[in-house]
Amino acid sequence: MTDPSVPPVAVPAAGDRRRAPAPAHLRFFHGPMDCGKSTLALQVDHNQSRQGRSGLLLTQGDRSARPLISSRVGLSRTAVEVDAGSDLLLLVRSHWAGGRRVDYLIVDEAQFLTPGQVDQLAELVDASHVDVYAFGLTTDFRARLFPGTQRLLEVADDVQRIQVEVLCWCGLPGLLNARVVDGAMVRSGATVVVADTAPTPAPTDEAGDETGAEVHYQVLCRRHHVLGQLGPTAAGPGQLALP
Ligand SMILES: Nc1ncnc2c1ncn2[C@@H]1O[C@H](COP(=O)(O)OP(=O)(O)O)[C@@H](O)[C@H]1O
Ligand SMILES: Cc1cn([C@H]2C[C@H](O)[C@@H](COP(=O)(O)O)O2)c(=O)[nH]c1=O
Repeated sequence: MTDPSVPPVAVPAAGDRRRAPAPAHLRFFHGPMDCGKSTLALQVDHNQSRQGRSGLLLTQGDRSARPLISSRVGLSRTAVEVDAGSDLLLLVRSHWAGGRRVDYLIVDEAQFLTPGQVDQLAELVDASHVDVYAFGLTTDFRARLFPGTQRLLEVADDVQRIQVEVLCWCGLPGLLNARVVDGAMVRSGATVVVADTAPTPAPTDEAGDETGAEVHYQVLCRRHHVLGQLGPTAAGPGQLALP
């Protein structure tokens, strides 16, 4: 019977003179919304799989509301939807138990991982030589690190800020995400609210009456995030008392 704790490609025992597997890495790519994280995730997957490697794609709360990694460039791929309760070691081992190779993991929306799940990714790298490529937001709408991001910054072998600049309305590079609720920037609320950068119609009931607020995000430079200014004419809550 297959032991699910052992990857199907055996790791040479100590003293075995055959070439040891190349060391695996935990790589973390981060940035604000709309900087191309999901696009890069799909490009990495494409390049890895083209070399005959077998990957597993994970996501959590993709904007599409489907188990997908979807990029605004138009690409998308089916992924396994995980949540805070998912055991990532078990998930990969169940693939091995089913005879499927997992040479690498692509993890999108990695900011939503718990610190414990990030440690599981590190264990897969170190103990099982699985390469992990994680992609996520640097900071939340309050400009604070997400817990998953913080843990990735702490333990990843390689950390890269994505170089594609997202521009604030003023033309400066934008690194911070503002949450906009019914047209106004907010600074309190749940950490996780899945939404896009493009404004969408507010949710309505069958009669067409609004049942909730319209929520989207806007990338701003630090100055305009601090001031709460969403544009040259939109007032934003610039008058809000800052914490
Ligand atoms: N029509 C387009 N043509 C070229 N690039 C586009 C187009 N639409 C979106 N993009 C690029 O896609 C980026 C967003 O990519 P995406 O992977 O969805 O970002 P993220 O996952 O970081 O939110 C934008 O910053 C822009 O560079
Ligand atoms: C800033 C911030 C974002 N989110 C959500 C909004 C989106 O659903 C995702 C990020 O998607 P992207 O691929 O990077 O565009 O995260 C959130 O839940 N909380 C926040 O503070």
